[in-house]
Amino acid sequence: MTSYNLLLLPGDGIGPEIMAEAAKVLAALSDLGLAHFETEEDLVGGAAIDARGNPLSDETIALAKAADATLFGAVGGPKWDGKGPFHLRPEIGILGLRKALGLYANLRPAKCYGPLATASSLHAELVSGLDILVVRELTGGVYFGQPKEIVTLQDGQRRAVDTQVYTTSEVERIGRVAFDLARKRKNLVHSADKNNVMRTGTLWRETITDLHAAEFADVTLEHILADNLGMQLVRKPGQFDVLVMDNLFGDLLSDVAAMLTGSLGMLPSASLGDADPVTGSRPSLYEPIHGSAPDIAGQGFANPLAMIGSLAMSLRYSLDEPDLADRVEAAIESVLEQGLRTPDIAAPGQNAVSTAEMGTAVAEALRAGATSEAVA
Ligand SMILES: NC(=O)c1ccc[n+]([C@@H]2O[C@H](COP(=O)([O-])OP(=O)(O)OC[C@H]3O[C@@H](n4cnc5c(N)ncnc54)[C@H](O)[C@@H]3O)[C@@H](O)[C@H]2O)c1
Ligand SMILES: CC(C)[C@H](C(=O)O)[C@@H](O)C(=O)O
Ligand SMILES: [Mg+2]
Repeated sequence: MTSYNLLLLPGDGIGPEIMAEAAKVLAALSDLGLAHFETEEDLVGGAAIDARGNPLSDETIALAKAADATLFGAVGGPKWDGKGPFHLRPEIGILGLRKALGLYANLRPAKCYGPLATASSLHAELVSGLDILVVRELTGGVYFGQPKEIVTLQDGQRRAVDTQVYTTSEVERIGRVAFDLARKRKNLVHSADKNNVMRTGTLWRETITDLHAAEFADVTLEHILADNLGMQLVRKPGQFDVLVMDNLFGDLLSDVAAMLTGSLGMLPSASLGDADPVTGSRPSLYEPIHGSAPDIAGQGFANPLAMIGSLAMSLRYSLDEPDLADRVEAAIESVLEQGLRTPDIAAPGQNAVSTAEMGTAVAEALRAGATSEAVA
């Protein structure tokens, strides 16, 4: 049985609540003898600020680099808002990890599980069977461009600057990820930008066009303005398959895509860097796309399925265990088919289950799946 080292970074708010449910799924996989997981846990974000005065320590980065995969909950919350310097906000916990590990490719699959077609805020027929993939550039753009500052002008006004920067190589490498993935799906990529107003948009579109012509002419490429994409995602999401875009557009539009699946609490993600040419190992981090949900934290009814889905992605993309990833995803589907719903995906008036009940049910569905296989 293969043994894996996982780093768990629960973070803040609902982060520890949903991570506890992912841990139940890991325990079930171990109990079934399908793989063995050694886990180490560390603080990040607000929890690390409280304990160490720093949202992301060098030791945490080193642990993440050494792990076979890192599972991340969520960081941030009102407790730390407006306190301390900007470069020590809880969110630096995740932004710093992405940068330090070189995780430039963020895969955010928006899949509407059959039983949840009626949970979306869109009509069921628009989202039924939906399976789209947002490929978000994650280590460039306005998130990291310099200068990034607020200065006081001579007339006493304050002036804030964020800088959107992209180089051709940054755009090429994320484009390559999107085209490669499209070849394993429907051979269709929509690339979103604002080439009508932004110089980075011009560069983005030209670079994707050139890359497509040079290496991926077999894949259908469509360019779309990012604002129109937002509208089209809620008008007719089924027209899309792989979507590629910059860091900020990817942040905004993946939250939109999440609602097509029923809830922000359903959308997992994988953040990947390039494989080391010698060892073949690839830096990675797996996290739900949602945040620490301070409005429901501590109440025990957050949806853990995006976190558990992120664990499934780690099995597929980092641990080379696609069969185990399939089993975890099948267990998620099975509990939804059984009718279990946390409040965010429950129909009005429907009895909802807690975070812990949902996690336990997924772990049990995994065990039941393995048992029925053994009997067959
Ligand atoms: N990767 C991350 O760590 C991450 C991502 C996004 C936001 N944040 C941080 O989280 C904090 C709160 O941000 P926000 O409120 O804008 O976004 P959020 O994603 O935390 O919450 C938005 C809404 O979705 C709901 N929601 C989110 N996840 C849910 C889940 N699993 N189950 C049920 N409902 C869920 C919340 O209750 C809330 O109503 C901020 O400090 C923000 O910076 C962190
Ligand atoms: C917490 C924040 C830094 C993060 C982002 O903006 O990338 C979050 O919104 C996300 O989608 O992962
Ligand atoms: Mg976001």
